[in-house]
Amino acid sequence: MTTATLAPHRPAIGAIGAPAIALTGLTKTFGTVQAVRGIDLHVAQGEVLAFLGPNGAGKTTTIDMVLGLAEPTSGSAEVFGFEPGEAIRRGLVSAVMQTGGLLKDLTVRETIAYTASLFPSARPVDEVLAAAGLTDLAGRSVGKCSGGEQQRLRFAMALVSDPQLLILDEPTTGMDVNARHAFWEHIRAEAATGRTIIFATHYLQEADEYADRIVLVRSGRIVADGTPAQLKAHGNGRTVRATWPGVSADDLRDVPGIDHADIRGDILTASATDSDALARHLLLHTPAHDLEVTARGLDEAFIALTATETEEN
Ligand SMILES: Nc1ncnc2c1ncn2[C@@H]1O[C@H](COP(=O)(O)OP(=O)(O)OP(=O)(O)O)[C@@H](O)[C@H]1O
Repeated sequence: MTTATLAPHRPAIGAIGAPAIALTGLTKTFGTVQAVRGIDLHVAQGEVLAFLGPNGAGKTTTIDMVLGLAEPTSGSAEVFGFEPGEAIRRGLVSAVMQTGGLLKDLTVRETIAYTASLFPSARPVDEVLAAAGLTDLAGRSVGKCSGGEQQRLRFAMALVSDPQLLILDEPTTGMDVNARHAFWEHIRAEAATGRTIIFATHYLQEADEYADRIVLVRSGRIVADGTPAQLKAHGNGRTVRATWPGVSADDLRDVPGIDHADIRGDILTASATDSDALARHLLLHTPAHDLEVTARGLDEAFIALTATETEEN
């Protein structure tokens, strides 16, 4: 899917040619924790972008700065050429966060109607309910909705203002496979109208299936940025797993062919393009034993790109 086919009838907005999001040298420090360490990122209008990374990578902190909920320590965040607070005041951005924001005694319909009353040109309530797959649940009180249904309600609330940019922070956390699939069908329909969509996720599969572009973050930095196919190319090769009593990063310095390595106790997990050379070396020249060699897939690409051995903490 290309940006051009995604944005058939949404005129560009904001400053002429402004990207939906422009992050420049963005950093955020909490005390001694450097949550975001210098992110430069341009997201074009109409793109569907997955922000992917392990726990604590800095996804939520970055999103908070895009939404104006947190001030950068240094660098800048612009949304359609405006500072984030201004973009939100103009109704250009909505977010679906993981928790909060719901009144349990209201019904689903009342929640959407109330949200709509806050905006001068809100989408019709019934249209929004349908867009989030909530028509049949309209009369149910929010407190009786399941976690997945409440998440769909947050999604519906975000659609009320007809935002140009929709940001979803781990939107399907806690949903089962069917609920997740149904939820993505609704998001996909919104993307097809040309909305720019950014979602944070832990699930590479989800990013692969629904994003045009994946930005992979680790320890507050972007470590990969490309189409799902480009990212998956990092999964080429094999993973060699071995038991090596007392192995440390120093022991790996002279081992040939390791692209990335992870050490947990006595278990070494290494990705290698030439796994035969690596396996031969491990068996002949080190105490490693119990070798397993497996082909790498999507998850391994993720692990390889977010491996900790090159961490500069
Ligand atoms: N308010 C805060 N005060 C102190 N440290 C914080 C604060 N918010 C985030 N952090 C730290 O900053 C780092 C990045 O956190 P962040 O929530 O942005 O990561 P994430 O990629 O969204 O993680 P997850 O996938 O687990 O939600 C973590 O080490 C976290 O503990």
